Amino acid sequence: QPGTCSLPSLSNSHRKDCFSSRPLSTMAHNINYLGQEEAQHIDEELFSEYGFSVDQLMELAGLSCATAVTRAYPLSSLLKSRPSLLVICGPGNNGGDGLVCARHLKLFGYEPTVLYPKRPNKPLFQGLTTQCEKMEIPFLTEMPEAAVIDEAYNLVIDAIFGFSFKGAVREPFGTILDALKKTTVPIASIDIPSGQFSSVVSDPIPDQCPRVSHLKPK
Ligand SMILES: NC(=O)C1=CN([C@@H]2O[C@H](COP(=O)(O)OP(=O)(O)OC[C@H]3O[C@@H](n4cnc5c(N)ncnc54)[C@H](O)[C@@H]3O)[C@@H](O)[C@H]2O)[C@H](O)CC1
Repeated sequence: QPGTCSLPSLSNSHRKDCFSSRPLSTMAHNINYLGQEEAQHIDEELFSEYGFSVDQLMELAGLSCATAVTRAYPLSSLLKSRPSLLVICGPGNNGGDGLVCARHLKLFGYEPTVLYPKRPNKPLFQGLTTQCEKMEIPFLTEMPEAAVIDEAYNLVIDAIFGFSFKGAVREPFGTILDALKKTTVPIASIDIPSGQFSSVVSDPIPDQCPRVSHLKPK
C-alpha cells in the first residue's frame, strides 16, 4: 500500500511523493539523528574496535538499500513498462554502496543502469564495477538531462555523497546534482541526501523517502 513517509525532514527542501510498502505504524518513532562527526566516529570505531572490514559493511549497506527499494517501490508499483532505475555513484564509499545496491537490485528483478563518473583506483571499487559489468548492468558515460531521466527511469538512487562530503561541490558532480534537482521521478538516497552535511551547498538533494541510513538516521 502506498503511504505517506513519516520521516521528518531535515532540510527545507520540498519532498517528492513518497511511497512505502510498510504500514506506517511499524516505522520508528522518536528518531534521533547522528551528525556528520558522530557518524564518522562510529564508522572508525566499527573498523578499529570491532574489526569489521569495509567490504563487509558495504555489502550489508548495499543489500539493505536494495531491500528497502523493493519495499518502497515494488516491481508491481512501477509506472514505466520496464523496471528501470538509475543508480548514480560518487567517488567514495557511498558510491560503493550504490554499486552493491545495483547488483542486488538486478538480482531482485529490476533493471538498474549505473552512472559512475569518478572511479577510485582501488581493488574494492574495481571489483564492484566488474561484478556489475558481469551482470550486464549498463554504465552510462554521461549524465542524462533531467527530462531524459524522467522519461526513462522509475527511480533514481542517489549514491553520490555520504557523510564525508565537504566544501563546495566539484565537477562533474555539480552538474549532476543540478540535473537531479530538476527531475520529478522519486530519488532514494543512500545514507543521506547528497550534500546534506555541507555548509556550502545550500541546496542538497531534496530530502527524499526512502533513505536508507546506516546505523541511525543522520
Ligand atoms: N559504517 C557505516 O556507516 C558505513 C558507511 N558506508 C558508506 O560510506 C559513506 C562514507 O564514505 P566516504 O568514502 O567516507 O565518503 P563519501 O562517500 O561521502 O564521499 C567521499 C568522496 O567524495 C569526495 N568529495 C568530498 N567532498 C566533495 C566535494 N565537495 N565535491 C566533490 N567531491 C567531494 C571525496 O574526495 C571522496 O572521494 C557513508 O555515508 C555510507 O554511505 C560504507 O559503505 C561502510 C559502512
